[in-house]
Formats: sequence, structure tokens, C-alpha cells
Amino acid sequence: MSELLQHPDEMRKVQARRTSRNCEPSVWDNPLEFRPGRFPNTDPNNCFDYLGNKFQYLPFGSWRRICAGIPLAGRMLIYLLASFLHSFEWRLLEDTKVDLSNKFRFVTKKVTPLIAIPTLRLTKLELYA
Ligand code: HEM
Repeated sequence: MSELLQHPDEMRKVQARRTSRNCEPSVWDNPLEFRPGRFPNTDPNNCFDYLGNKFQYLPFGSWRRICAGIPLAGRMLIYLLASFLHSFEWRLLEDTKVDLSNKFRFVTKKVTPLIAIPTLRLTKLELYA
């Protein structure tokens, strides 16, 4: 990855150069590659913390209006995902190909919605209560 951008003026320049696919190779190493492992902040040298200090990655906003729910979201999202994976088998509709392309609007959305079908995998219905 190229050098980090930390100043708002630098970030504005980057935003101005952004392509319609919302990717910036000078900031992100191979930005179109699906590589979720680049985000977790387990490595102290990793710049991708989400606390609003690094302007190339602001999923919760920054500064005065930064998301008030970061601590809750940080804990709950993992729990929610783990519960979904633990409690259900997931499959796609027949002949579905996963399309990871996105459209950049106010929020980034998938071009093709992904329909995933859950089926129960726990042994007792009470466990879903
Ligand atoms: C993955 C989950 C979440 C994401 C990605 C997210 C993202 C954001 C973003 C981008 C903002 C706007 C920041 C700005 O204006 O600069 C925001 C604001 C806010 N979020 Fe979240 N949020 C999440 C979960 C939550 C949760 C769980 C809560 C509360 C339980 C919450 C409460 C708030 C509040 C109250 C604001 C307004 C803060 C203000 O304007 O002062 N968020 N969030």
C-alpha cells in the first residue's frame, strides 16, 4: 500500500480522483480484490482502525458526529454473524453466481442483491427461542 493519508486536504484530493467504482489504488492495495482480511485491526502496524483517525477508512464516520454505537456494533456484529452461521445452513438459489460488484451512492450497495436461503441446523427448535 502507498503512504497513508491522514490529512483532510489529502483525503479530499483522493476523493476527487475516485473512480465511479469507488476505488483508489493509491490508497488501497488492489482495491477491487475481495480481501476482508485487510480490515481487522489485530496488527498494531495495521492502519485500518475504524475509530475515525484514518481518513482512508471511515465506516463509522469521524470526529464530532462519529457513530455513537461503535462499542456495541463492534461486539454485536461478530456475535450476530457467528449466531447466523452456527444456527443455519446457508445456500444460494440454484444457478446463482455471487456478484461482488457494487454501486456507489450515498451508501455503497451491491449491484446484484444476494439472496441466501437459511435452513435450520440446530437439533431442537427451543434453541432458536
Ligand atoms: C456496523 C454498524 C454501524 C455502522 C457501520 C454505523 C455507522 C455510522 C455512521 C457512518 C454514522 C454517521 C457518522 C457521521 O455523521 O459522521 C453513524 C452515526 C450514529 N450511529 Fe452508527 N453505525 C453502526 C451501528 C450503530 C449502533 C449499533 C448504534 C447504537 C446502538 C449506532 C448509533 C449511532 C448514532 C446515535 C449516530 C449519530 C451520532 C451523532 O450524530 O452524533 N450506530 N453511525
